[in-house]
Amino acid sequence: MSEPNVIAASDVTIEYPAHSVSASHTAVKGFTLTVAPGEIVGLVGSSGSGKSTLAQIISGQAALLSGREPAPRIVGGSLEVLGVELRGLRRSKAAKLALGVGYVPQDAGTRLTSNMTVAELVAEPLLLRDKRFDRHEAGLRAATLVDALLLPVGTMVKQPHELSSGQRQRVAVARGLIQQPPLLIADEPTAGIDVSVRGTVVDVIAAAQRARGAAALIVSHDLDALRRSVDRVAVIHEGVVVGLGPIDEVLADPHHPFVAGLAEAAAHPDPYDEIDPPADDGANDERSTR
Ligand SMILES: Nc1ncnc2c1ncn2[C@@H]1O[C@H](COP(=O)(O)OP(=O)(O)OP(=O)(O)O)[C@@H](O)[C@H]1O
Repeated sequence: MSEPNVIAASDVTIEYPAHSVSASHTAVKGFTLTVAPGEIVGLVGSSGSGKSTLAQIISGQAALLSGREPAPRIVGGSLEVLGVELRGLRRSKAAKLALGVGYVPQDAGTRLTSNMTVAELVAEPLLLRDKRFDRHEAGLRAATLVDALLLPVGTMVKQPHELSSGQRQRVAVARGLIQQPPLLIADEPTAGIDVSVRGTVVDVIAAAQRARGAAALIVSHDLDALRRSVDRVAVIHEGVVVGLGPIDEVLADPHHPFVAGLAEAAAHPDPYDEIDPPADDGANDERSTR
């Protein structure tokens, strides 16, 4: 018998509730997606299309926030993550779910604790979950990830303020991966990272998860960064799913003008049409080993 899907979303609608002067706002409409164990899926769309909202909902983080600040909530359809129905999920159950789902939030690199070294920051999630976790093993895992993400060896003893923004973002990705979660949700993990390293970052996430039969949902507006590593993409536009399947199939047969635009851009890449400003990522820093 095949293992159950780690994500089973059926016709999910998500809204932000009304608060102070703002009316309620539907951020995602009719989102349907299944992700199998070991599958790597990209979630693509333009700014404001609903990607981060979905990442917050699927990771269980929105349910953890509910009641504290205007958090998005599921108002239609059903969404099971690791076998737990998230529609109407209570905060206590969300906390349990969050233990099984790794989450790298948008701009995670900017949220690193400033007075810790990279070695401490990357190992921290393991030690927070289990105070008795072997520190030597945690250190080894941290160093392996830092190396795989092409950060210079000397990075381990540095603090966030000594790193470029792209390097900090890679440290945040390493923090997400070190817990070896059955499902990792990474929201724009390549943001601020030099274009020459973005594909590698997605490769590392995909390889680490696949090697353990674990899954990942990687949010990105950068189809190129996803191309090598994901099994399928879900394309959303203004809150609606407008393309779903293997990248090449979605682009070859676009059913929506937004997907047709993506296909056109993929077929005729303009080398001067960089969406993101160039990142000072230290991507080409000399590495002291290898
Ligand atoms: N706290 C909030 N309250 C109300 N509406 C919100 C809130 N946060 C986001 N939205 C709206 O929900 C929609 C989806 O936003 P979301 O941030 O999920 O998009 P996104 O695709 O992740 O965009 P980006 O790529 O810019 O991060 C947008 O219309 C946005 O304005």
